[in-house]
Amino acid sequence: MPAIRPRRSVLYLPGSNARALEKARTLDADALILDLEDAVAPAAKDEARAQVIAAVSAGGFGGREVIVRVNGGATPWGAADLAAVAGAGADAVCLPKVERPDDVHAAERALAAAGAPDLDLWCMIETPRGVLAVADIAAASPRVAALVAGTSDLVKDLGARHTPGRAEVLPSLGLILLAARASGLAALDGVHLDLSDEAGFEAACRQGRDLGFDGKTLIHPKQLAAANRIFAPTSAEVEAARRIIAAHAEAEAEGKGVTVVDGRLVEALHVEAARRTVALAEAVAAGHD
Ligand SMILES: CC(C)(COP(=O)(O)OP(=O)(O)OC[C@H]1O[C@@H](n2cnc3c(N)ncnc32)[C@H](O)[C@@H]1OP(=O)(O)O)[C@@H](O)C(=O)NCCC(=O)NCCSC(=O)C[C@H](O)C(=O)O
Ligand SMILES: [Mg+2]
Repeated sequence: MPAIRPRRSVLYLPGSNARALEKARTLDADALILDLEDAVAPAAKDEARAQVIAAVSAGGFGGREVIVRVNGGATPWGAADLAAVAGAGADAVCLPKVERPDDVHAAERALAAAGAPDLDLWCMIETPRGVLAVADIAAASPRVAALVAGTSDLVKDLGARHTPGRAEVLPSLGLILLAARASGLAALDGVHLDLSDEAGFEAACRQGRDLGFDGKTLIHPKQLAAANRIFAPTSAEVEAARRIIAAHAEAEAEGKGVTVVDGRLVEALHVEAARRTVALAEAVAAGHD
């Protein structure tokens, strides 16, 4: 099994906010998305880019994954963002509003020209066209490592309303998840905008976890603890996973392919899931620093 990287909590921060960039080095986030796109006003784009590149180059983020969200290729800033991020030492580049495989290929060409042909790409799926092309986007390149649901842009483009059960985005979330899994990618759920709504935020985290997402994108440090808790395996799940692995190994030694653990049928597929649970718990326990 390939090494598991926890992505329970993926915190956005505006690239123009020096205090947030500094604070991010100490926060309990599995990954950080340093944003040059929608969180940065047009007049602040160049300064934010310089600040983000300096912060990434300086390091100090420990085991947290560091991703830079660039502006789209059709904007006045996209090309300069990609050229700058290529040499900075980020773990990945996040491409906003990806709508077709060509968007991925164009970013790959720009990064290769800037000397970073191997940099991972996280693709945001946040437009109706992007959702309808998501399987092709996921498979567009081995550099694509994650799909990120952009539910705010999606709700806007759909002409929908944010509702507590998120019925308005569930079809899109399902397609994003299917495409991610079909291509072996990470899948990250969208943000919860209401910072005062803790119960609604936790319900959205649980829904995303139950659907199969690896984690949730976040907008404020106060959302980290719940996301880390809800997207991590519980201790009961880890104990059950260890029992499944041990019982199945014992059954196999006796020449059997199936066994029963805690009253439930256990086959090889359950062992695979159990190994993943244990590996994720161990990766989480290893921490960020
Ligand atoms: C929403 C905020 C503007 C609120 O900021 P603020 O009023 O400063 O919050 P607080 O005073 O409560 O902050 C307390 C301390 O925490 C630090 N802080 C706040 N937010 C962050 C953060 N995101 N990362 C790191 N640190 C953060 C403050 O500096 C305070 O620190 P201290 O001085 O020690 O007290 C703000 O939270 C914010 O800007 N959030 C991120 C917004 C953002 O990045 N938006 C873009 C991404 S979301 C998106 O685009 C969705 C997607 O594309 C889609 O379409 O769905
Ligand atoms: Mg967006």
